[in-house]
Order: sequence, then structure tokens, then C-alpha cells
Amino acid sequence: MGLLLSKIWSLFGNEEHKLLLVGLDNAGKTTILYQLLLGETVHTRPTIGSNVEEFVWKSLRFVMWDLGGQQSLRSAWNTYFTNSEFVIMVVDSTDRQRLSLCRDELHQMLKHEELSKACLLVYANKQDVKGSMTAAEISEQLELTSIKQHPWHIQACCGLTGEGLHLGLEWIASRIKKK
Ligand SMILES: Nc1nc2c(ncn2[C@@H]2O[C@H](COP(=O)(O)OP(=O)(O)OP(=O)(O)O)[C@@H](O)[C@H]2O)c(=O)[nH]1
Ligand SMILES: [Mg+2]
Repeated sequence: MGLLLSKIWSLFGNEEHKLLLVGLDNAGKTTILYQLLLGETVHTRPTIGSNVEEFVWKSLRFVMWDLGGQQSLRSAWNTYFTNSEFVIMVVDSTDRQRLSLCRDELHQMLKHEELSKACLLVYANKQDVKGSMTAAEISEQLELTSIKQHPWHIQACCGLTGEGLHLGLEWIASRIKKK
């Protein structure tokens, strides 16, 4: 019945799009999730497990999963991959030391069979902090140009104010329209 209903929804162009928010701990994933959902900054704690929220944006229905980024939790990310259309990697643009770790986690993850059709959006978060890395710098360090199997885009943003977040969603919407 659930499958039938989702098929009917998709006929009306109303299907749900599954988005996965990943990234190292402290990157700002939960802040971004609730900024998108509520339009305000919430006080967060490190996520143990995941948060999931549904929201409609420009007639698109999104289900956004926010996964805990601590090292011990990253091995469980793959249990969320099924049917994910978009991977959103959130990067703390102030965290130069862990950018190579971020790159390794990203490339490792994209090898996964269940993500073979997923698109990648990178949020270069915390742009409000003076001296933070630019999106171009992060793109280079993450070796995004070497990613050929997945359409990707990088967007500078600030989870605290919401600046740039909707531009990222615009890119997601443009990819959905191309399908
Ligand atoms: N300056 C600044 N701080 C931010 C921004 N986004 C998030 N933060 C802060 O970064 C810290 C971590 O944010 P969270 O959203 O909890 O990070 P997370 O990625 O969900 O972390 P885990 O759940 O442990 O994986 C919090 O203190 C946020 O207020 C931003 O754009 N600018
Ligand atoms: Mg979190």
C-alpha cells in the first residue's frame, strides 16, 4: 500500500526526495537542518544516531536525514544510504586540520553501490568566521573535480544565519528537474 501511494504521488510529481546530511562532527549539520526547517538557529548537541525531518520547499517534498558525524558513528552512515538521491556533505570551513579526513570520508562513501546514482552537494559552512576557507579552497582540497560519477556542486553558507542554504537547495531542485 505504501509503495502504491508513493507511486501515485510520483505521478503527480509529488514524490519525496531523500537527502542525507553527512560530515565530520561539529560541521554544523544539525544547525543547518533546523535552519532549513524552522528558519531559526537552534542550540544543538552532538548528534548520537540521527535526526530526520520532512519539509516542503518550492513544491518539492524533502526528507532530510542528519547523521551524527563523530568518528564512532561514521561506520553506521551506510545504513542510511538506500534510496538517497542527494548526499549533502557539510564542511566546517574553519577546520583546516581535518579537511583531508573529510576528503577521505567523502570519497570512501561515494564508492558505495547504493549511492551510485546520488548527486553531491557540499556546503562550505561557517563562512561568517573570519579566515575561514573559501569554497574554491575546499573544492580543491576535497578533490571534487576528480568526481566523475556524481553530479556535484559546492555552496558557501552560514548555518547560523541561513545565508547560502537556499542556493544549495536551488541546485538540488535543478538536478531533480533534469531527471
Ligand atoms: N560560526 C558558526 N558556527 C556554526 C555554524 N553552523 C554551526 N555552527 C556551530 O557549530 C557547532 C556544531 O554544530 P552542529 O550543528 O551541532 O554540528 P553537527 O555537524 O550536527 O555535529 P555532530 O552532530 O556531532 O555530527 C555549534 O556550536 C553550532 O552553533 C556557522 O555557520 N557559523
Ligand atoms: Mg548533529
